[in-house]
Amino acid sequence: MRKRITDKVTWVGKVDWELKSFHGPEYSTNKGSSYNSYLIRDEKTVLIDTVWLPYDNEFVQNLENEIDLNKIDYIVVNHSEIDHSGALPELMRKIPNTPIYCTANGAKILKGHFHQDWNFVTVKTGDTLNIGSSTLTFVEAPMLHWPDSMMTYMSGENILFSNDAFGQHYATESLYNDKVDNCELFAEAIKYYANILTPFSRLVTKKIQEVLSFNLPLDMICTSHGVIWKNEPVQIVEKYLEWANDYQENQITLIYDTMWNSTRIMAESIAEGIMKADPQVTVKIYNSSKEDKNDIITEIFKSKAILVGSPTVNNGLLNSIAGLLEMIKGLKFKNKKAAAFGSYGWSGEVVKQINQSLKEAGFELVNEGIRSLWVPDNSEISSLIDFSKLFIEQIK
Ligand SMILES: Cc1cc2nc3c(=O)[nH]c(=O)nc-3n(C[C@H](O)[C@H](O)[C@H](O)COP(=O)(O)O)c2cc1C
Repeated sequence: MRKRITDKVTWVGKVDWELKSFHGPEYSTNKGSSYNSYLIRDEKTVLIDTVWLPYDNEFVQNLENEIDLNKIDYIVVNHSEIDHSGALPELMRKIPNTPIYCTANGAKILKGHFHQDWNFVTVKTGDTLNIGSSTLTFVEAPMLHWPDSMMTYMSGENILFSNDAFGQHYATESLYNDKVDNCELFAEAIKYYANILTPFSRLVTKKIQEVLSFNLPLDMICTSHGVIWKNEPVQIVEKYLEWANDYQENQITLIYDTMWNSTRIMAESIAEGIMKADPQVTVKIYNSSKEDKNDIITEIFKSKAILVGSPTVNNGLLNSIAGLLEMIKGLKFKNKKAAAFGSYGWSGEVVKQINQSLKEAGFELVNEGIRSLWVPDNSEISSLIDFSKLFIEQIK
């Protein structure tokens, strides 16, 4: 499949409707994804990125239908992760001497993945490649989200090939942001930011400010996953600046797991108390063993405060809560408040353990948390409601 973007640029990627998880089991892709690759035909012919390994043959065959591969003058690898570089070996088997433009880290990582000594041309921010009436300018974006990441700007067409930045795991035939359901699009875009880019927010802000300072005209952002931002492309840049600035909404999220429902009763009682104490706040409740973990992470990203609950089981946490706390730790959320809760039978050490994990993850604990022995009775339910009122005061 190929799609014309402009007279000079053609999309030659792969829409992956079947993809349901990414990075192994780490990221749920309920709406599939795409691996966007672009062919530029000016006086010189350039391929920007490739696709994921399982589609390497299909990709190269489609490319051969589009162009004599020997006419490709340069390949640009904006990011060496396998979902964008996986088809390189198959392609390089056919055109082994074609120069590959990438960052120095990109060359190292490509060698680390494929163990091939291809014709790498390493580039730095500001380096250019004249391809006829257009020029490609490279902008390194280290740790957004790998050490090798870069973006490529094409003058004349005013396109930023941003790779993973501004992308979404969102399979669509429509290709452009104004041709898809925008609720779905922004839900996938914020999920991508929350789950992949949160740890690098400071770098996101700096990099966007740097790119904006070049004052380049921008007609389109061609991402490596999901839609191309053609209608008001700057809207996603503005969203990124907002998200990178320790984004939060007036939301409190409760996440719990339970064996026999006591911790669920606690979660629901706390939620009820919060709504009574602050009717303006949005309250959401998730059972971490039943809900998509990446969707929960997205809700945490949107929250100003969270409450995490687990019963004590064999002196520890239920595993879905333990797993989620581990994910949260890596994401380094900033400026968020938290507390813990949980039912127990005898030793009840879980609340302390959740507190410790939340602290390590950078959350500000506003109190010691709350426990219920066995199933909460009416008096414990009123204590939980009082706890919620206090929580609302404490997070102000
Ligand atoms: C397999 C198992 C192990 C447990 N281990 C502990 C424990 O180490 N310490 C403790 O205080 N309670 C322990 N309990 C008791 C639970 O914490 C108690 O039943 C609690 O009310 C369960 O909350 P839930 O209904 O939210 O699952 C255990 C319960 C089960 C079923």
